[in-house]
Amino acid sequence: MSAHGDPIPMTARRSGPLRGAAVVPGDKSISHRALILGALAVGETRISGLLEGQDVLDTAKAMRAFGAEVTHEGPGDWTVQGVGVGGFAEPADVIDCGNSGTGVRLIMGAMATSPLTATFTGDASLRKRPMGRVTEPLALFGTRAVGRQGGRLPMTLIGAADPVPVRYVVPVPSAQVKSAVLLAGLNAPGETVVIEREATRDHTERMLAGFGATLRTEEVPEGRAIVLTGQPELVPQTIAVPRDPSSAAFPVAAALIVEGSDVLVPGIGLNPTRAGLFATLREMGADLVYENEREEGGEPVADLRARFSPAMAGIEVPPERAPSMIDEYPILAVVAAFASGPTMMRGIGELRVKESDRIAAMAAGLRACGAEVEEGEDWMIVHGMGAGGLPGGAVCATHLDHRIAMSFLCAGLAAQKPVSVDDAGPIATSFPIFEGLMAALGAEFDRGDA
Ligand SMILES: O=C(O)C1=C[C@@H](OP(=O)(O)O)[C@@H](O)[C@H](O)C1
Ligand SMILES: C=C(OP(=O)(O)O)C(=O)O
Repeated sequence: MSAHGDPIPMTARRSGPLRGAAVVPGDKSISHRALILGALAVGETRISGLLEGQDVLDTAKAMRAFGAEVTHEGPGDWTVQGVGVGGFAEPADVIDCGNSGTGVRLIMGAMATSPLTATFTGDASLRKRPMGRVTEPLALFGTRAVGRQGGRLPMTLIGAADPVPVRYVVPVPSAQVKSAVLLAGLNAPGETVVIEREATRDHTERMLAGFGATLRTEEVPEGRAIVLTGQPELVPQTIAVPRDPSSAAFPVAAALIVEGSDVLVPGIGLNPTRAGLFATLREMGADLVYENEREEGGEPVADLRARFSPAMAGIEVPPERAPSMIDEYPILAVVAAFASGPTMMRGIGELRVKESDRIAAMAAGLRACGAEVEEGEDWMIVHGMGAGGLPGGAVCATHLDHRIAMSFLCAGLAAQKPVSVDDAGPIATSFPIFEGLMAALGAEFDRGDA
Protein backbone atom coordinates (compact mmCIF):
# COMPACT_ATOMS: atom_id res chain seq x y z
CA MET A 1 0.00 0.00 0.00
CA SER A 2 1.08 3.51 -0.74
CA ALA A 3 1.41 5.94 2.17
CA HIS A 4 -1.71 7.82 1.15
CA GLY A 5 -3.77 5.60 -1.13
CA ASP A 6 -3.79 2.53 -3.34
CA PRO A 7 -0.44 1.02 -4.38
CA ILE A 8 1.06 2.44 -7.58
CA PRO A 9 3.00 -0.33 -9.37
CA MET A 10 5.66 1.00 -11.75
CA THR A 11 8.11 -0.52 -14.21
CA ALA A 12 11.49 0.71 -15.51
CA ARG A 13 12.92 -0.56 -18.81
CA ARG A 14 16.43 -0.52 -20.23
CA SER A 15 16.71 3.01 -21.62
CA GLY A 16 18.77 4.90 -24.15
CA PRO A 17 21.29 7.47 -22.90
CA LEU A 18 20.04 9.76 -20.09
CA ARG A 19 20.87 13.33 -20.98
CA GLY A 20 20.14 16.83 -19.74
CA ALA A 21 19.80 18.67 -16.44
CA ALA A 22 18.11 17.14 -13.41
CA VAL A 23 16.95 19.90 -11.08
CA VAL A 24 16.10 18.06 -7.87
CA PRO A 25 13.98 19.52 -5.01
CA GLY A 26 15.12 21.04 -1.73
CA ASP A 27 16.84 19.15 1.03
CA LYS A 28 14.41 17.17 3.19
CA SER A 29 16.41 17.43 6.42
CA ILE A 30 16.85 21.19 6.10
CA SER A 31 13.20 21.66 5.09
CA HIS A 32 11.88 19.97 8.26
CA ARG A 33 14.24 22.03 10.40
CA ALA A 34 13.37 25.32 8.65
CA LEU A 35 9.69 24.81 9.55
CA ILE A 36 10.33 23.68 13.13
CA LEU A 37 12.90 26.37 13.96
CA GLY A 38 10.73 28.95 12.18
CA ALA A 39 7.85 27.92 14.47
CA LEU A 40 10.11 28.38 17.53
CA ALA A 41 11.37 31.85 16.51
CA VAL A 42 9.62 35.10 17.35
CA GLY A 43 8.26 36.58 14.12
CA GLU A 44 8.29 35.69 10.44
CA THR A 45 10.73 33.22 8.86
CA ARG A 46 10.79 33.15 5.06
CA ILE A 47 11.79 29.94 3.28
CA SER A 48 12.51 29.42 -0.41
CA GLY A 49 13.19 26.08 -2.08
CA LEU A 50 11.31 24.13 0.58
CA LEU A 51 10.81 20.47 -0.35
CA GLU A 52 7.08 20.04 -0.92
CA GLY A 53 7.20 16.30 -0.33
CA GLN A 54 4.65 14.61 1.90
CA ASP A 55 7.08 14.22 4.84
CA VAL A 56 7.69 17.96 4.98
CA LEU A 57 4.03 18.84 4.35
CA ASP A 58 3.15 16.70 7.37
CA THR A 59 5.64 18.70 9.47
CA ALA A 60 4.11 21.97 8.22
CA LYS A 61 0.69 20.71 9.29
CA ALA A 62 2.07 19.70 12.69
CA MET A 63 3.59 23.15 13.26
CA ARG A 64 0.15 24.67 12.58
CA ALA A 65 -1.34 22.27 15.13
CA PHE A 66 1.17 23.57 17.73
CA GLY A 67 0.08 27.15 17.04
CA ALA A 68 2.46 28.53 14.39
CA GLU A 69 1.04 30.16 11.28
CA VAL A 70 2.52 28.38 8.25
CA THR A 71 1.66 29.82 4.83
CA HIS A 72 2.36 28.49 1.35
CA GLU A 73 3.17 31.63 -0.64
CA GLY A 74 4.10 30.00 -3.99
CA PRO A 75 6.11 27.04 -5.33
CA GLY A 76 8.79 26.34 -2.71
CA ASP A 77 8.10 29.65 -0.97
CA TRP A 78 6.74 29.47 2.56
CA THR A 79 6.47 31.75 5.57
CA VAL A 80 6.24 30.74 9.22
CA GLN A 81 5.00 33.06 11.99
CA GLY A 82 6.76 31.58 14.97
CA VAL A 83 5.42 31.45 18.52
CA GLY A 84 8.81 31.53 20.26
CA VAL A 85 10.67 28.95 22.37
CA GLY A 86 8.17 27.67 24.97
CA GLY A 87 5.26 29.17 23.02
CA PHE A 88 3.71 26.00 21.56
CA ALA A 89 -0.03 25.50 22.11
CA GLU A 90 -1.49 22.06 22.88
CA PRO A 91 -2.68 20.40 19.65
CA ALA A 92 -6.41 19.72 19.51
CA ASP A 93 -5.95 16.41 17.70
CA VAL A 94 -3.48 13.59 17.05
CA ILE A 95 -0.32 14.63 15.16
CA ASP A 96 0.07 12.37 12.10
CA CYS A 97 3.65 12.46 10.81
CA GLY A 98 2.88 10.10 7.94
CA ASN A 99 6.02 8.26 6.79
CA SER A 100 8.55 10.59 8.42
CA GLY A 101 10.96 9.53 11.15
CA THR A 102 12.63 12.93 11.04
CA GLY A 103 9.31 14.75 11.39
CA VAL A 104 8.02 12.81 14.38
CA ARG A 105 11.32 12.61 16.28
CA LEU A 106 12.24 16.28 15.87
CA ILE A 107 8.74 17.47 16.74
CA MET A 108 8.69 15.26 19.85
CA GLY A 109 11.91 16.99 20.92
CA ALA A 110 10.54 20.45 20.15
CA MET A 111 7.43 19.97 22.35
CA ALA A 112 8.97 17.83 25.10
CA THR A 113 9.91 20.66 27.44
CA SER A 114 6.61 22.58 27.24
CA PRO A 115 3.71 21.89 29.63
CA LEU A 116 1.39 20.27 27.09
CA THR A 117 0.34 16.84 25.92
CA ALA A 118 0.46 15.58 22.34
CA THR A 119 -0.27 12.23 20.73
CA PHE A 120 1.72 11.17 17.66
CA THR A 121 1.06 8.58 15.00
CA GLY A 122 2.12 7.76 11.45
CA ASP A 123 1.65 5.30 8.61
CA ALA A 124 2.21 1.54 8.85
CA SER A 125 5.97 2.02 8.26
CA LEU A 126 6.44 4.73 10.90
CA ARG A 127 4.37 2.78 13.42
CA LYS A 128 6.99 0.00 13.26
CA ARG A 129 9.96 2.27 13.94
CA PRO A 130 11.59 2.66 17.37
CA MET A 131 10.77 5.85 19.29
CA GLY A 132 12.46 4.81 22.55
CA ARG A 133 15.74 6.19 21.21
CA VAL A 134 14.11 9.65 21.49
CA THR A 135 11.80 9.24 24.50
CA GLU A 136 14.64 7.85 26.68
CA PRO A 137 16.73 11.05 26.52
CA LEU A 138 13.57 13.18 26.67
CA ALA A 139 12.68 11.47 29.97
CA LEU A 140 15.86 13.00 31.45
CA PHE A 141 14.30 16.45 30.92
CA GLY A 142 11.18 15.25 32.78
CA THR A 143 9.05 14.32 29.75
CA ARG A 144 6.75 11.31 30.06
CA ALA A 145 5.85 9.07 27.14
CA VAL A 146 3.32 6.27 26.77
CA GLY A 147 3.24 4.31 23.56
CA ARG A 148 2.71 0.83 22.19
CA GLN A 149 5.00 -1.99 23.22
CA GLY A 150 8.58 -1.60 22.05
CA GLY A 151 8.24 2.19 22.12
CA ARG A 152 6.12 2.28 18.98
CA LEU A 153 3.58 4.86 17.76
CA PRO A 154 0.87 5.85 18.47
CA MET A 155 2.49 7.51 21.45
CA THR A 156 1.51 10.29 23.84
CA LEU A 157 4.10 12.68 25.24
CA ILE A 158 3.43 14.75 28.34
CA GLY A 159 5.84 17.66 28.18
CA ALA A 160 7.96 18.56 31.21
CA ALA A 161 6.49 21.55 33.10
CA ASP A 162 9.79 22.24 34.89
CA PRO A 163 12.45 20.83 32.57
CA VAL A 164 16.01 20.36 33.74
CA PRO A 165 18.98 20.54 31.35
CA VAL A 166 20.50 17.28 30.22
CA ARG A 167 23.90 15.75 29.40
CA TYR A 168 23.39 12.89 26.95
CA VAL A 169 25.73 10.64 24.98
CA VAL A 170 23.82 9.50 21.88
CA PRO A 171 24.18 5.69 21.83
CA VAL A 172 23.53 5.18 18.09
CA PRO A 173 24.75 7.40 15.27
CA SER A 174 21.52 9.38 14.73
CA ALA A 175 21.03 13.00 13.75
CA GLN A 176 17.36 12.63 14.63
CA VAL A 177 18.14 11.71 18.26
CA LYS A 178 20.80 14.43 18.53
CA SER A 179 18.36 16.97 17.10
CA ALA A 180 15.46 15.93 19.33
CA VAL A 181 17.63 16.45 22.44
CA LEU A 182 18.89 19.83 21.22
CA LEU A 183 15.37 21.02 20.38
CA ALA A 184 14.16 19.91 23.83
CA GLY A 185 17.15 21.70 25.38
CA LEU A 186 15.94 24.96 23.86
CA ASN A 187 13.23 25.30 26.51
CA ALA A 188 15.27 23.98 29.46
CA PRO A 189 17.21 26.42 31.66
CA GLY A 190 21.03 26.22 31.65
CA GLU A 191 23.22 24.19 29.33
CA THR A 192 22.10 21.02 27.55
CA VAL A 193 24.99 18.89 26.30
CA VAL A 194 24.65 16.31 23.53
CA ILE A 195 27.65 14.13 22.76
CA GLU A 196 28.03 12.07 19.62
CA ARG A 197 30.73 9.48 19.06
CA GLU A 198 30.40 9.59 15.28
CA ALA A 199 29.58 12.82 13.45
CA THR A 200 26.10 12.79 11.88
CA ARG A 201 24.46 15.45 9.73
CA ASP A 202 24.90 18.80 11.47
CA HIS A 203 22.03 20.85 10.01
CA THR A 204 20.39 21.37 13.42
CA GLU A 205 23.55 22.83 14.92
CA ARG A 206 24.20 25.07 11.92
CA MET A 207 20.61 26.28 11.77
CA LEU A 208 20.27 26.81 15.53
CA ALA A 209 23.33 29.07 15.36
CA GLY A 210 21.78 30.84 12.36
CA PHE A 211 18.59 31.47 14.37
CA GLY A 212 20.68 33.10 17.10
CA ALA A 213 20.97 30.30 19.68
CA THR A 214 24.19 30.11 21.67
CA LEU A 215 25.95 26.79 21.11
CA ARG A 216 29.50 25.57 20.94
CA THR A 217 31.22 22.29 20.21
CA GLU A 218 33.96 20.74 22.35
CA GLU A 219 36.00 17.57 22.06
CA VAL A 220 35.37 15.40 25.16
CA PRO A 221 36.54 11.83 25.95
CA GLU A 222 33.27 10.33 24.62
CA GLY A 223 33.35 12.25 21.32
CA ARG A 224 32.12 15.63 20.10
CA ALA A 225 29.99 17.59 22.58
CA ILE A 226 27.45 20.19 21.48
CA VAL A 227 26.69 22.59 24.31
CA LEU A 228 23.46 24.58 23.92
CA THR A 229 22.39 27.43 26.19
CA GLY A 230 18.68 27.08 26.91
CA GLN A 231 15.82 29.57 26.67
CA PRO A 232 17.14 31.80 23.89
CA GLU A 233 14.92 34.09 21.88
CA LEU A 234 15.27 32.71 18.35
CA VAL A 235 15.43 35.36 15.64
CA PRO A 236 13.45 34.65 12.44
CA GLN A 237 15.51 33.93 9.33
CA THR A 238 15.39 34.01 5.55
CA ILE A 239 16.36 30.51 4.42
CA ALA A 240 17.22 29.29 0.91
CA VAL A 241 17.10 25.50 1.11
CA PRO A 242 19.90 23.82 -0.93
CA ARG A 243 18.97 20.95 -3.27
CA ASP A 244 18.96 17.52 -1.68
CA PRO A 245 22.07 15.33 -2.16
CA SER A 246 19.99 12.29 -1.16
CA SER A 247 17.64 12.96 -4.09
CA ALA A 248 20.52 13.86 -6.43
CA ALA A 249 21.87 10.37 -5.76
CA PHE A 250 19.22 8.83 -8.05
CA PRO A 251 19.81 10.71 -11.32
CA VAL A 252 23.56 10.56 -10.63
CA ALA A 253 23.49 6.79 -10.13
CA ALA A 254 21.22 6.24 -13.13
CA ALA A 255 23.61 8.24 -15.34
CA LEU A 256 26.56 6.13 -14.17
CA ILE A 257 24.88 2.81 -15.09
CA VAL A 258 22.91 3.67 -18.27
CA GLU A 259 25.05 3.44 -21.42
CA GLY A 260 25.91 6.76 -23.08
CA SER A 261 24.48 8.96 -20.32
CA ASP A 262 25.65 12.48 -19.43
CA VAL A 263 23.58 14.25 -16.75
CA LEU A 264 24.08 17.54 -14.89
CA VAL A 265 22.52 17.83 -11.41
CA PRO A 266 22.90 21.50 -10.46
CA GLY A 267 23.09 23.21 -7.07
CA ILE A 268 23.50 20.22 -4.77
CA GLY A 269 24.30 20.72 -1.08
CA LEU A 270 27.62 19.01 -0.33
CA ASN A 271 27.80 19.39 3.44
CA PRO A 272 30.55 16.89 4.39
CA THR A 273 28.11 15.14 6.76
CA ARG A 274 25.95 14.28 3.71
CA ALA A 275 28.28 13.75 0.75
CA GLY A 276 29.69 10.28 1.50
CA LEU A 277 28.01 8.58 -1.46
CA PHE A 278 29.71 10.81 -4.02
CA ALA A 279 33.16 10.10 -2.53
CA THR A 280 32.36 6.37 -2.60
CA LEU A 281 31.23 6.45 -6.23
CA ARG A 282 34.41 8.25 -7.26
CA GLU A 283 36.48 5.61 -5.46
CA MET A 284 34.63 2.98 -7.49
CA GLY A 285 35.78 4.74 -10.66
CA ALA A 286 32.64 6.75 -11.43
CA ASP A 287 32.96 9.61 -13.90
CA LEU A 288 31.44 12.08 -11.44
CA VAL A 289 32.76 15.64 -11.37
CA TYR A 290 31.97 18.59 -9.08
CA GLU A 291 31.56 21.70 -11.24
CA ASN A 292 31.18 25.31 -10.15
CA GLU A 293 31.90 24.61 -6.46
CA ARG A 294 30.62 27.47 -4.30
CA GLU A 295 29.03 28.34 -0.97
CA GLU A 296 25.33 29.18 -0.62
CA GLY A 297 23.61 30.02 2.67
CA GLY A 298 26.59 28.73 4.64
CA GLU A 299 26.56 25.31 2.94
CA PRO A 300 29.03 24.06 0.28
CA VAL A 301 27.24 23.56 -3.05
CA ALA A 302 28.29 22.25 -6.50
CA ASP A 303 26.82 21.12 -9.81
CA LEU A 304 27.31 17.37 -10.19
CA ARG A 305 28.12 16.00 -13.63
CA ALA A 306 27.73 12.25 -14.01
CA ARG A 307 28.56 10.24 -17.12
CA PHE A 308 28.17 6.56 -17.98
CA SER A 309 30.97 4.70 -16.18
CA PRO A 310 31.35 1.17 -17.57
CA ALA A 311 34.58 0.43 -15.66
CA MET A 312 33.40 0.88 -12.08
CA ALA A 313 34.82 -1.65 -9.61
CA GLY A 314 33.51 -2.74 -6.22
CA ILE A 315 35.22 -1.42 -3.09
CA GLU A 316 35.02 -1.81 0.67
CA VAL A 317 33.10 1.27 1.84
CA PRO A 318 34.81 2.63 4.97
CA PRO A 319 32.36 1.95 7.85
CA GLU A 320 33.13 5.33 9.43
CA ARG A 321 31.65 6.94 6.32
CA ALA A 322 28.22 5.39 6.98
CA PRO A 323 26.59 8.37 8.76
CA SER A 324 27.43 10.69 5.83
CA MET A 325 25.65 8.42 3.33
CA ILE A 326 23.20 6.51 5.50
CA ASP A 327 20.20 7.04 3.20
CA GLU A 328 22.25 6.26 0.08
CA TYR A 329 23.10 2.58 0.68
CA PRO A 330 20.06 1.34 -1.29
CA ILE A 331 21.10 3.20 -4.44
CA LEU A 332 24.77 2.34 -3.82
CA ALA A 333 23.74 -1.33 -3.75
CA VAL A 334 22.23 -0.85 -7.22
CA VAL A 335 25.36 0.82 -8.60
CA ALA A 336 27.42 -1.97 -7.00
CA ALA A 337 25.38 -4.54 -8.96
CA PHE A 338 26.62 -2.87 -12.18
CA ALA A 339 30.27 -2.62 -11.04
CA SER A 340 32.77 -5.46 -11.30
CA GLY A 341 33.55 -7.50 -8.19
CA PRO A 342 32.17 -7.24 -4.66
CA THR A 343 31.19 -4.06 -2.86
CA MET A 344 31.36 -4.48 0.91
CA MET A 345 29.19 -2.28 3.11
CA ARG A 346 29.81 -2.57 6.84
CA GLY A 347 28.58 -0.70 9.92
CA ILE A 348 25.12 -0.22 8.42
CA GLY A 349 22.91 -1.75 11.15
CA GLU A 350 20.86 1.47 11.26
CA LEU A 351 19.46 0.55 7.83
CA ARG A 352 17.34 -2.08 9.52
CA VAL A 353 15.21 0.59 11.30
CA LYS A 354 14.51 3.00 8.44
CA GLU A 355 11.20 3.19 6.53
CA SER A 356 11.84 -0.51 5.89
CA ASP A 357 14.61 -2.95 6.79
CA ARG A 358 16.72 -1.65 3.91
CA ILE A 359 19.34 -4.40 4.05
CA ALA A 360 16.64 -7.07 3.73
CA ALA A 361 14.68 -5.14 1.08
CA MET A 362 17.72 -4.51 -1.13
CA ALA A 363 19.06 -8.04 -0.73
CA ALA A 364 15.67 -9.56 -1.64
CA GLY A 365 15.10 -7.33 -4.67
CA LEU A 366 18.62 -7.62 -6.06
CA ARG A 367 18.54 -11.40 -5.67
CA ALA A 368 15.19 -11.48 -7.49
CA CYS A 369 16.93 -9.49 -10.27
CA GLY A 370 19.67 -12.13 -10.48
CA ALA A 371 22.48 -10.67 -8.35
CA GLU A 372 24.34 -12.48 -5.58
CA VAL A 373 24.02 -10.65 -2.26
CA GLU A 374 25.30 -11.64 1.18
CA GLU A 375 23.99 -10.00 4.33
CA GLY A 376 24.48 -9.97 8.09
CA GLU A 377 23.03 -8.00 10.96
CA ASP A 378 24.97 -4.83 10.08
CA TRP A 379 26.60 -5.57 6.72
CA MET A 380 25.87 -6.42 3.12
CA ILE A 381 28.01 -7.52 0.16
CA VAL A 382 26.76 -7.05 -3.40
CA HIS A 383 28.60 -9.08 -6.04
CA GLY A 384 28.68 -6.86 -9.11
CA MET A 385 27.93 -8.18 -12.59
CA GLY A 386 29.54 -5.33 -14.55
CA ALA A 387 27.97 -2.73 -16.86
CA GLY A 388 24.65 -3.97 -18.25
CA GLY A 389 25.12 -7.28 -16.43
CA LEU A 390 22.15 -7.41 -14.06
CA PRO A 391 19.48 -9.72 -15.52
CA GLY A 392 16.45 -7.89 -13.97
CA GLY A 393 13.00 -9.25 -14.79
CA ALA A 394 11.57 -9.04 -11.25
CA VAL A 395 8.89 -7.25 -9.26
CA CYS A 396 10.52 -5.79 -6.15
CA ALA A 397 8.69 -5.16 -2.88
CA THR A 398 9.19 -1.61 -1.60
CA HIS A 399 7.65 -1.91 1.91
CA LEU A 400 6.40 1.73 1.99
CA ASP A 401 10.00 2.91 1.43
CA HIS A 402 10.64 5.67 -1.10
CA ARG A 403 14.37 4.96 -1.38
CA ILE A 404 13.81 1.27 -2.10
CA ALA A 405 11.28 2.19 -4.81
CA MET A 406 13.58 4.73 -6.50
CA SER A 407 16.59 2.41 -6.26
CA PHE A 408 14.92 -0.48 -8.08
CA LEU A 409 13.44 1.83 -10.71
CA CYS A 410 16.98 3.08 -11.43
CA ALA A 411 18.19 -0.53 -11.63
CA GLY A 412 15.55 -1.27 -14.27
CA LEU A 413 16.93 1.48 -16.54
CA ALA A 414 20.13 -0.52 -17.05
CA ALA A 415 19.13 -4.15 -16.39
CA GLN A 416 18.63 -6.63 -19.23
CA LYS A 417 14.91 -7.14 -18.50
CA PRO A 418 12.45 -4.63 -16.95
CA VAL A 419 12.34 -4.16 -13.19
CA SER A 420 9.03 -3.35 -11.48
CA VAL A 421 8.20 -2.08 -8.02
CA ASP A 422 4.97 -2.99 -6.28
CA ASP A 423 4.36 0.56 -5.07
CA ALA A 424 5.95 3.80 -6.24
CA GLY A 425 3.54 5.88 -4.12
CA PRO A 426 5.98 6.53 -1.24
CA ILE A 427 8.37 8.33 -3.62
CA ALA A 428 6.15 11.38 -3.04
CA THR A 429 7.41 11.60 0.55
CA SER A 430 10.85 12.90 -0.48
CA PHE A 431 11.04 13.35 -4.28
CA PRO A 432 7.55 14.05 -5.68
CA ILE A 433 8.86 14.98 -9.15
CA PHE A 434 11.06 11.87 -9.52
CA GLU A 435 9.02 10.18 -12.29
CA GLY A 436 8.74 13.26 -14.52
CA LEU A 437 12.32 14.39 -13.90
CA MET A 438 13.76 10.99 -14.79
CA ALA A 439 11.47 10.64 -17.83
CA ALA A 440 12.65 14.05 -19.10
CA LEU A 441 16.24 12.70 -19.02
CA GLY A 442 15.13 9.71 -21.13
CA ALA A 443 14.19 7.14 -18.48
CA GLU A 444 11.55 4.66 -19.65
CA PHE A 445 9.03 4.26 -16.87
CA ASP A 446 5.49 2.85 -17.20
CA ARG A 447 2.77 2.73 -14.62
CA GLY A 448 1.91 -0.89 -13.83
CA ASP A 449 3.78 -4.21 -13.69
CA ALA A 450 5.90 -5.44 -16.60
O1 LIG B 1 18.09 14.16 10.86
C1 LIG B 1 17.68 13.93 9.72
O2 LIG B 1 17.16 14.79 8.99
C2 LIG B 1 17.83 12.54 9.20
C3 LIG B 1 18.65 11.66 9.87
C4 LIG B 1 18.85 10.28 9.44
O3 LIG B 1 18.16 9.42 10.32
P1 LIG B 1 18.79 8.88 11.70
O4 LIG B 1 18.92 9.99 12.64
O5 LIG B 1 17.79 7.85 12.20
O6 LIG B 1 20.11 8.25 11.33
C5 LIG B 1 18.38 10.02 8.03
O7 LIG B 1 18.30 8.65 7.79
C6 LIG B 1 17.05 10.68 7.75
O8 LIG B 1 16.66 10.49 6.42
C7 LIG B 1 17.13 12.16 7.98
C1 LIG C 1 15.33 7.53 6.62
C2 LIG C 1 14.71 8.47 5.93
O1 LIG C 1 13.78 9.35 6.43
P1 LIG C 1 13.04 9.42 7.83
O2 LIG C 1 13.89 8.78 8.88
O3 LIG C 1 12.82 10.88 8.06
O4 LIG C 1 11.71 8.72 7.67
C3 LIG C 1 15.03 8.69 4.50
O5 LIG C 1 14.54 9.69 3.95
O6 LIG C 1 15.75 7.89 3.86
